[in-house]
Amino acid sequence: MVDLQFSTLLFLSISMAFPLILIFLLKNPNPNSAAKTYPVVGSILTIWKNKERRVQWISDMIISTPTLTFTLHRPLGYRQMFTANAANVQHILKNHFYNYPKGATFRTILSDFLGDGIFNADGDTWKFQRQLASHQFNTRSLRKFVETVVDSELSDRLVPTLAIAASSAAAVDLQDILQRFAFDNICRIAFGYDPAYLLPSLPEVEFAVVFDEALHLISERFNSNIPFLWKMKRALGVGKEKQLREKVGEIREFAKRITREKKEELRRKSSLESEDLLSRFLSSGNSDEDFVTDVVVCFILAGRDTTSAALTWFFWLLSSHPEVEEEILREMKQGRESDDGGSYDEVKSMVYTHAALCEAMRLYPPVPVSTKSASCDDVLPDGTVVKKGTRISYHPYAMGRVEKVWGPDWAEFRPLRWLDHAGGKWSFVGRDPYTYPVFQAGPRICLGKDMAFLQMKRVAAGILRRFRVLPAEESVAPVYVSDFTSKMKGGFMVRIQERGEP
Ligand code: HEM
Repeated sequence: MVDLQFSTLLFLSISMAFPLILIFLLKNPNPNSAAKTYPVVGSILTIWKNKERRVQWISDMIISTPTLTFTLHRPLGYRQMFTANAANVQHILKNHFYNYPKGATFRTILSDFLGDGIFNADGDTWKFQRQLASHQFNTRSLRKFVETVVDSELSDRLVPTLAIAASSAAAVDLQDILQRFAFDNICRIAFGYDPAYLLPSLPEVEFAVVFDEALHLISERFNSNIPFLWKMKRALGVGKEKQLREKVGEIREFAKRITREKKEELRRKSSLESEDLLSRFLSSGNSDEDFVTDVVVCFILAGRDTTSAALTWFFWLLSSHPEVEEEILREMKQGRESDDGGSYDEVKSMVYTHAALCEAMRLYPPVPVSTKSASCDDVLPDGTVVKKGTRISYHPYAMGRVEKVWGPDWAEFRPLRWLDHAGGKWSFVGRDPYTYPVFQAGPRICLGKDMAFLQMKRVAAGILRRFRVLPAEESVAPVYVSDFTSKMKGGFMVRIQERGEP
């Protein structure tokens, strides 16, 4: 009650400060250039001005600081820190891992959507899911994943869909197609369930629309300048919070249906024949329906938007770098001539393609920002003082743009920066995971990293072998948008052409 009164008072004081804000706005002709901070309202003007390009703006702010660490002052004294300093990232993700959990703020924002699922869990709940899920990502499971799920999805759905697009010469949205592909993939591998969203007819998919809208609304919570407001709307069940509740309800109902069907399947089977992740969770003794639903929703989130985002930007970058495309085609040809170990081994040997994907994700990391919360007061290696409870985000999008790290040509798409060439062969030269935390790093490093690379290389090869992918509007650069993952606003419209080669 006291808390509510206090928040109301603060809310009233910010409303009264509004005329002042306008005066400051007039005095500040270029608010994009810096995050000017004022009493009570913090940097709200600059935040508003940049709300359509939040990720890029924060990245500019970080890069303009000498230590690559930037503090954003939200209204009413809320602070959020952003860093692109590799030593800080190592400190947060590894050396002081236990001081930087997701934290209460993160969990509150995401709890109705992700519940206690792995993305939203800390401590023992996280550990339990991590351990159980990690079996799904061992070499045997990955080989099976590539040779059964990815390959059949590719040959039975993705290639036929693109072949139809090629014959009609109509523009298609590659971002949408890749998302459908990734969605079918993750459902098949994680839940042993095939939603069949990628069909040549590209049927309208209500679930995908609802999922995107829910992510957008959740992302608004994350970036809310006065969190009290969304909490109040949620309590009253009005406005965007009402919409969010309905959308989350639909998504969780979908996840529950998958869970119930799997339970039924497991009951029918005399022994545990299913090897998918969902079966593992349901057989783990922790088969509470709400919890397993949380797990399902998290894996949909992990698997649907990440690889599809990486591949969308990859194909866009390739379209203006024919020399990179040529080299990938050459590597594929060589791989097919020298390997007889099947698609898994062929994909493993695609070193140049691997580098090209890393390079695309340097510029457009599928997860551009990731946020933790300090459990105790701390000092980061660059000297930044962190107070208990502060939200602190590392920023892979900014980290891919640091000149000191990547050189003066950091803005160029240049896979060679990841490669050595000796004896006629490429070898991959990786970066440490704190300089390039695109898959996060430390104990919570992405569980699906190897699976993601296998899938992306297989898709890149499967598409490029047969088709050319040409942006429908060559002179128009895509507009970057992000609700958790790096997407192209309005999709990536392309024309598909058959290569006409065997
Ligand atoms: C290019 C593709 C991918 C990228 C760039 C990526 C990146 C990331 C990042 C940055 C995180 C940390 C998120 C956070 O906690 O804030 C993460 C976590 C995770 N990823 Fe991925 N991911 C990719 C694909 C996948 C795929 C295909 C799966 C498979 C299901 C997957 C499963 C997971 C899981 C389970 C976690 C949670 C790990 C934990 O908290 O212990 N990811 N990923």
